[in-house]
Amino acid sequence: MIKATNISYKIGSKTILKDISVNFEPGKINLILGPNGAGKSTLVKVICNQLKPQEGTVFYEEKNIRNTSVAELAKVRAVLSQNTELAFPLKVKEVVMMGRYPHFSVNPTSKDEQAIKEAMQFFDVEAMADRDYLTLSGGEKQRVHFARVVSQIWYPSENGCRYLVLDEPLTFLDVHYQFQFMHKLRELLKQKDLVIVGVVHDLNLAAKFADHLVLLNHGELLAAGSKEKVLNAENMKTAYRLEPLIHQDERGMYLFFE
Ligand SMILES: Nc1ncnc2c1ncn2[C@@H]1O[C@H](COP(=O)(O)OP(=O)(O)OP(=O)(O)O)[C@@H](O)[C@H]1O
Repeated sequence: MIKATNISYKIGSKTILKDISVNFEPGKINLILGPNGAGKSTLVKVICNQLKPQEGTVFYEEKNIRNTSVAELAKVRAVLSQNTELAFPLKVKEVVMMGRYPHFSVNPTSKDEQAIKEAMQFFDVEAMADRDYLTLSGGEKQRVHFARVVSQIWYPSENGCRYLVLDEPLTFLDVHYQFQFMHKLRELLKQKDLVIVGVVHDLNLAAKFADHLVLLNHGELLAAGSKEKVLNAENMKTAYRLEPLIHQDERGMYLFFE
């Protein structure tokens, strides 16, 4: 489990996150929502130990991540950041192998080779393994990065959970691959030690797939919990300044905005 308690983050006199406490449990799709500038990416960076909050603590299980080395953390925690563009003419399989860098020192082992092969199969990019990454479409590149980050935590860790943190993973994906990706996350969750946290903008995808939602607004926690609790008319109006029509039937919940 990731447990963040009383997180406050400031840049100069500007408060970016204010007293945020959230829990992200294994076995669930945990999604962070909120309007542009709400602080979602900043919270993601804090829970990944890429930014140090002025106040508050982040625990992975019982361990304060401040007391975990970068190398140790990289073995169990993979992050898909918003800006993953690479400028080098690498083969797809070389990009995916970057995910294994925390696990070997000079040359990849057969275990690393196996991990990237299986991760490429999982995200349907194995056929592109020898292609120049730079020639791929935006959506294809994104799937290669999924294979890269998931290969990083492909094998269970010796102690504790594995953590997959995804900042806007659905960018560049068409509706087919958006749904496919969310179903793949579900499949990954069969591994009970996996904690998944993602940032998304699509409220209907969140309503369909999320088990736990966190809604930020102006750096504050507006709501956290089930989709019924978070995606209600009042919260939507506060966060997005739009009045939704919320429809619920046996297939799920839908939000329409005008
Ligand atoms: N280094 C920085 N210097 C100044 N302001 C910053 C810095 N980093 C973030 N901010 C500001 O903090 C606020 C939150 O940014 P953040 O990227 O976390 O938002 P977000 O919710 O991820 O937004 P988006 O949906 O647009 O990606 C924004 O107003 C942003 O301009």
